[in-house]
Amino acid sequence: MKVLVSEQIAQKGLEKLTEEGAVVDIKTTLTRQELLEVIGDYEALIVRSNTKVNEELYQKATRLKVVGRAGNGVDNIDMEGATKRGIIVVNTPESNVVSAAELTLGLLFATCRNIPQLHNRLKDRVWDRSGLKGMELQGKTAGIVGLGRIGSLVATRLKSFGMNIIAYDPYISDTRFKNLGVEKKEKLADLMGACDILTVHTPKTEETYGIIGKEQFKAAKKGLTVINCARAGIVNEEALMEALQAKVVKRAGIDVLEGEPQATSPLLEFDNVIVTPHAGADTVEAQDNVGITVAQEVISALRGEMVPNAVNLPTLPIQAMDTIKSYLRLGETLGKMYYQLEKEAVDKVEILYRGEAAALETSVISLAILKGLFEPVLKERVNYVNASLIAKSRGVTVTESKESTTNNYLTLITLKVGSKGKVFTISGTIFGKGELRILEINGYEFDVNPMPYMLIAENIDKPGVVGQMGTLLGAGKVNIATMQLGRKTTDQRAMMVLTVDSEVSKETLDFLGGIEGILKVRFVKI
Ligand SMILES: NC(=O)c1ccc[n+]([C@@H]2O[C@H](COP(=O)([O-])OP(=O)(O)OC[C@H]3O[C@@H](n4cnc5c(N)ncnc54)[C@H](O)[C@@H]3O)[C@@H](O)[C@H]2O)c1
Ligand SMILES: O=C(O)[C@H](O)COP(=O)(O)O
Repeated sequence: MKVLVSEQIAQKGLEKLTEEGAVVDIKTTLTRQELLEVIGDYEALIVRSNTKVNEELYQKATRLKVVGRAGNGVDNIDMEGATKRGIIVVNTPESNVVSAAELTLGLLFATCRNIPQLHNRLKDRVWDRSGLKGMELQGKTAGIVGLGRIGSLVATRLKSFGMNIIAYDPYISDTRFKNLGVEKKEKLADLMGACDILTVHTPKTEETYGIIGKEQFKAAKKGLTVINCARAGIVNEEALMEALQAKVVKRAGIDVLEGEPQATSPLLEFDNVIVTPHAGADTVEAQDNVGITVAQEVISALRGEMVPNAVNLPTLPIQAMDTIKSYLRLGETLGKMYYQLEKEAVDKVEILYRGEAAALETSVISLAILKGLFEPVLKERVNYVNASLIAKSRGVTVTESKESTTNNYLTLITLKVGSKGKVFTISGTIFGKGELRILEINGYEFDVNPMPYMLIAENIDKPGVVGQMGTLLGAGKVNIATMQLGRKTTDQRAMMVLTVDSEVSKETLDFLGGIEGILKVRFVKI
C-alpha cells in the first residue's frame, strides 16, 4: 500500500498509516509537474484543499485506487473522473466542523469589534479607540445560507448570544429548521433584506458559486456584516468589494480567497475586511481528528472494505457498518456465483430484499452484488464505486424490490439474473453473528455455508453419481469439507454443492464431468 501525502496532515494520521502497514511518502512541497511525475507509483493520495485532483492527474495515476481528502470540502476533486476509474474518494466531513464553526464566530467577533485593528494600534504602542466603535450581537439578526453541519453549529452558538436566526437552505426540512429554532426564508432576497449579519455555509457547487452577488447586495440591509468561512466565490469577491465601497457592507470576515493559496487579493486592501488564510480547520483537535480519520478510511478503502465516508458511494451511517458488512459479503458471494456457473451474457439483474434486509440501505448491497457479478469476468478493476457504471455500460438493467416479510427466514436476498429469456436465481440469508447461508440455486434448496472453494454440479437424480464424485475427487487429491444435495422431484434432477479444501484441477473437473448422470459441473471460487 503506497500512499502519497501531498499536503500536511497530523502526525497521528501518518503514524496510523504506517501502523497499518502502508508505505507513506510525505511530499508536501512538490510542484504540480513533480506531482504528476510521481503519482503513477501510488495506490493512494492524501490531499487537503490545495491539490487539484483532476483529469490531468488521473491520467498519470495509473495505480491510484483511493483519494483521501483530509478534510471536508471536495471541490478540488473531480468526482466524475474518479468514479469512472473506480477510484474511491473519501473525506472526513465531520472531523473539522466544530473548528470551522468556531472560526466563523471568531471572524464575526473580530469584525464586529474591530479586534485586529485595535490590537494593531496597541502593538504599534498607540492607545487609541477612536473611529473603531463596534456592534453588539445581541438582538441582531443573523442570516445563514446553508444550514448543514457547520451552518447548524453556527446557528446554535449564535442563539446563545441572544441573536435572532434566519436561514436560507431549500434542501433542509421544515422540521430541522423548527428543531434548531431557526426561521426559514424561502427566498434568498428575503433573507438579505432581513439580516444584520450574513454567513455562508454551503458547499461550492455550480449553484452556490456566486450565490451572493450584486443582486443580493442590492436587497441587503445597509451596514451588513459578511462572513465567508466556507469557500471562495460563494460570496462573489467583486460584488463584495463594490458593496464595501458603497457602504452597503460595513465589514467582512473572510477565511477563503479566490486563487488561494495567495496573498495578493484586492480584498486585503480593505481595512474593514478581516482575513485569515483558510484557517477554519487549523486547530490541533480538528487536524488530529482529520488525520486519524482519513488514515483509517484510506487503509479500509485500499483493503477493499466499505468506507462510511466514501464520497462517490451511497453514504452509510457508521452505526450501520457492522450489520451491513455481513450483507455486503452475502451480496458479493451471491453475485460471484453467476458467471462461474453460467457462461451466458447478462441483460437483466433483479434483486429482491425480504424481511430485515428490506429495511437496510440496500443500494450498497446491490453494489456488492454487481461487484461480485462482474469481478470474475472483467479485466478492469470492479469495485463499489464503478460497479453500477459497469452494469450500465454493458447494457444490464438493474432493479431492486423489497418486501418487509419472508416465509421462513428473518432476512433474505434473492438475485435473479436474466440472460436471453432464461433466469438464473440464487438466494441467501444471514443468521447469528453474520453467518452466511446459500439457501437456493435455480430452485434447488440448500443450507450451505459458502467457502472459498466450491464445486457445484447438476446431475440426474439416480444412485451412484454422488459416490463416483467422491471417488474421483479423492483420486484428484481434493478433500471434501461439506456436501449437500438439493433435488427437484418434478424432473428427476438434483444439484450437489460441495465445499472443498483446495482448488480443483481442470483434469479432475473433466473426469467429474464425464461421470454418467452428471449434467454440468463447475468449480467456483468465492
Ligand atoms: N474554512 C474552512 O477551513 C472550512 C472547514 C470545513 C468546511 N468548510 C466548508 O464549509 C462549507 C459547509 O460545510 P458543511 O460540512 O456544513 O457542509 P454540509 O454539506 O453539511 O452543509 C451544506 C449545506 O448547504 C446547503 N446548500 C446546498 N446548496 C445550497 C443552495 N443553493 N442554497 C442554500 N443552501 C444550499 C445544503 O442543503 C446543506 O444543508 C463547505 O463549503 C465546506 O467546504 C470550510
Ligand atoms: O474543507 C475543509 O475541510 C476545510 O476547508 C479545510 O481545508 P484544509 O484541509 O485545506 O485546511
